[in-house]
Amino acid sequence: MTALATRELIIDIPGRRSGRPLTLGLEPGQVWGVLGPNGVGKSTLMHTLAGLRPARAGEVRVGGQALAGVKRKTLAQKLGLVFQDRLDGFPATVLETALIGRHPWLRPWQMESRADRELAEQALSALDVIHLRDRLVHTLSGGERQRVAIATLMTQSPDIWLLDEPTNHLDLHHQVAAMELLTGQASAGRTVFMCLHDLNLAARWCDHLLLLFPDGEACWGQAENMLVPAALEQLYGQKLVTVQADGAPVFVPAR
Ligand SMILES: Nc1ncnc2c1ncn2[C@@H]1O[C@H](COP(=O)(O)OP(=O)(O)OP(=O)(O)O)[C@@H](O)[C@H]1O
Repeated sequence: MTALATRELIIDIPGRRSGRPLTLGLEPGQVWGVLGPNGVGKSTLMHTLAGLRPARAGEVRVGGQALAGVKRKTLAQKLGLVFQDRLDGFPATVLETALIGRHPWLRPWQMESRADRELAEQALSALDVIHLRDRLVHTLSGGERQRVAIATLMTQSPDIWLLDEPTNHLDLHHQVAAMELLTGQASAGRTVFMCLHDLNLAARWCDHLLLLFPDGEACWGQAENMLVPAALEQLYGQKLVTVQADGAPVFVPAR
């Protein structure tokens, strides 16, 4: 069954009169990348899909059910979101933070079990932050915090993974590790939908792309059909040089 679907969705961008209605079907096993310039509405779309912001028009459906009718706890079992910005001001350790991912699965006042802790520890190991488990999150570096946020989503273990710039702050090795982890999750049947600023990570790891243009236009489909240099140049207002390397197109900004 389609994991997440939108029907004639128009996101609510302040000051923008309208936009191309989005009718998308995100299937289990797919890895979607959302590309577009600053301010085009990528985060707004993520928040709308997660039910955190109302749409201006249209509908979002999760597992065939209208998002508006899904209870918050049920929704948090099905869908998780890594935000672009987090305050992380709450004095919690890395392990405590990852364990927040188990909250949708617990009854009120129920303590996390040993199995919950094991899930959190496995996720922290997968994101290479297990050695930081007892550190306060707000003392971590930006990249370490980003990896903890992805580990928290992994601990939550929803079927639908929404990630707003998951490679933010990550060094090259951890960018690749994060993309491998996300595509691995998709191979295991999850649906991954993420905003990316790095065209080359998208070209390498995403099988579907959604391009959001500044005038409200949009196009989407299989990645190979979307990675058209002229369309990408229009998307970013930037001339590109395209080369093939290691089996994927590589886009370099022209000077
Ligand atoms: N609360 C708000 N009040 C007013 N304008 C807002 C608000 N939230 C978002 N916007 C505006 O909506 C537009 C879309 O913002 P959004 O954060 O979705 O863009 P984005 O594509 O994720 O950008 P970036 O690549 O910079 O992260 C921007 O012009 C932004 O200024």
